[in-house]
Amino acid sequence: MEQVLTVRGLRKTFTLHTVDGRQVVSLRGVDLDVAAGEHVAVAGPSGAGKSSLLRCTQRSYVPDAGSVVLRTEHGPIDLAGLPDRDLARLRGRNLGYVSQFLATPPRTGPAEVVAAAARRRGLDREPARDAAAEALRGVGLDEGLWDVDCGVLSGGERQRVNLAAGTVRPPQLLLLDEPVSALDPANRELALQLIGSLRDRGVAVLAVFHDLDAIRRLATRVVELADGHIVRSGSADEVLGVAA
Ligand SMILES: Nc1ncnc2c1ncn2[C@@H]1O[C@H](COP(=O)(O)OP(=O)(O)OP(=O)(O)O)[C@@H](O)[C@H]1O
Repeated sequence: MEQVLTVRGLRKTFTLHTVDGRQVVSLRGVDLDVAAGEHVAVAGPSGAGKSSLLRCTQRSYVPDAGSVVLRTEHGPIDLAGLPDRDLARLRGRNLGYVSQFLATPPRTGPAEVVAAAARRRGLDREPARDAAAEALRGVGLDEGLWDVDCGVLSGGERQRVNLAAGTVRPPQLLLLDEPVSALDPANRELALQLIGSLRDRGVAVLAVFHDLDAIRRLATRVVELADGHIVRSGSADEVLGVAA
């Protein structure tokens, strides 16, 4: 299978300036490969470094050492040392990130947010609007809310807008950090189906889910992080145990 992401020797340490410059090591040399269509779940205890791995991959955290190579249509690009201008373009087109939280400009509605994501991924204005409508339907967001300021939406509604923006005209690699944590059962089901359908479209996914059922349903491979290291990698049964 064609590799999409190759992470080597990734390290991240935070310095807590408010606590006498104390150092917190979050990633201690992580190696990871993700292929097209592969859905890799990152498991492990609280504080193991799961979100840090996603954020260093998305480069919202700057790694201290190591490489994060994304294979793009223009060849391999190391995100770890990429200038911000190139990074912004790559984030728009090749790399999606869906967190628990939705950050939008003020007075912007879901249809506009999702259409803007589609435009960054290369669609013209009109097709982007159509793709946004399809994506918002896909996450079950009531049409009456499409032009309402995202700031007034509920947590679950925002999370669905976020997911629609992350998956519209899907990028090569999608990073998901707890993407269904605020959803009720029916909407969670829709969201899991949507994420699962990305496999057939060759989209690589690197995801953190706290819920084991989501991991079992979606992950083609699970990597377990502990204290900033990958300590196991395999199927969900191998890593989480058959009884989990
Ligand atoms: N912005 C930050 N500033 C300081 N320390 C941080 C920061 N982000 C993460 N850390 C520290 O790095 C370590 C790993 O955190 P991280 O959020 O990656 O863990 P996690 O496995 O995602 O945990 P959880 O499952 O609880 O979300 C923790 O000790 C955390 O306190």
